[in-house]
Amino acid sequence: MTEPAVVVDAVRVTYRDAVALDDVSLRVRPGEVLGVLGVNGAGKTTLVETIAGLRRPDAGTVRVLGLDPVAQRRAVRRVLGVQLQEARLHDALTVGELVDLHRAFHADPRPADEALAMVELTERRDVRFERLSGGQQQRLSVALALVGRPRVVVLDELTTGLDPRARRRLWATVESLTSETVLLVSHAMDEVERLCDRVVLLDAGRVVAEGSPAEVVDRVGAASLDEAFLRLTGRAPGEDEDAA
Ligand SMILES: Nc1ncnc2c1ncn2[C@@H]1O[C@H](COP(=O)(O)OP(=O)(O)OP(=O)(O)O)[C@@H](O)[C@H]1O
Repeated sequence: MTEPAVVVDAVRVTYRDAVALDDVSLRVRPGEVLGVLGVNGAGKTTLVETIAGLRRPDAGTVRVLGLDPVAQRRAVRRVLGVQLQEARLHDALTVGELVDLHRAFHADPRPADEALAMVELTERRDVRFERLSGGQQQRLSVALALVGRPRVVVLDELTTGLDPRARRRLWATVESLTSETVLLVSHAMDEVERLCDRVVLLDAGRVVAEGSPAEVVDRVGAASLDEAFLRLTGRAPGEDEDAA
């Protein structure tokens, strides 16, 4: 059997007064697009940050292509591309400078033109980061996540806040990543149904459903993924955990 690209085994992550991940286990197969779903506060960002080595789990094991993201951070950086919500980048640098900076971290990066074309920012190359719109900043963070030709890609809320055209363009970009393994955090069920081979649904830090979108829908006898989400979490997508 092929080795999983990502292994999460019995992972627990706590913040001072909150358990963000409680005994979470999952496997992501090479080349698969895995959707990570859940209401606000369910633990999705904590999960992808832990996979990216940005958080050390209190218990359990994480492996990315067999590597420990905390202990082997440098090696993991070479194979993993991460787009996080509200990425902070150097405001005074231009789009082109930021892309070049990130290309320099990698042995065989994509050409800058290609990275910018993937997110339709070619025309904005000489614009400083602080002058970009929110959606353009987000698209740039996707380009920077992909510039090193990573084998595993983490996309946290890929298209939140983007216009319909930009969303479709980024969907096509994700669809073009055929050999890469992708973890996609999303609240948009149309996006998940279109892009994801499988989903995991987190609720209060635990995995409450796992399978292909169609399997998850069937399992709860729902008519759509939206409805399955509601039934499994008792809340609507985007509704806060605290509001339950
Ligand atoms: N730095 C932090 N310090 C303390 N608690 C935190 C911190 N980050 C997250 N949490 C808590 O951990 C839990 C999981 O948060 P996380 O950001 O992983 O959820 P999420 O599913 O990504 O939410 P969203 O959909 O809003 O992005 C929440 O209860 C949150 O309040």
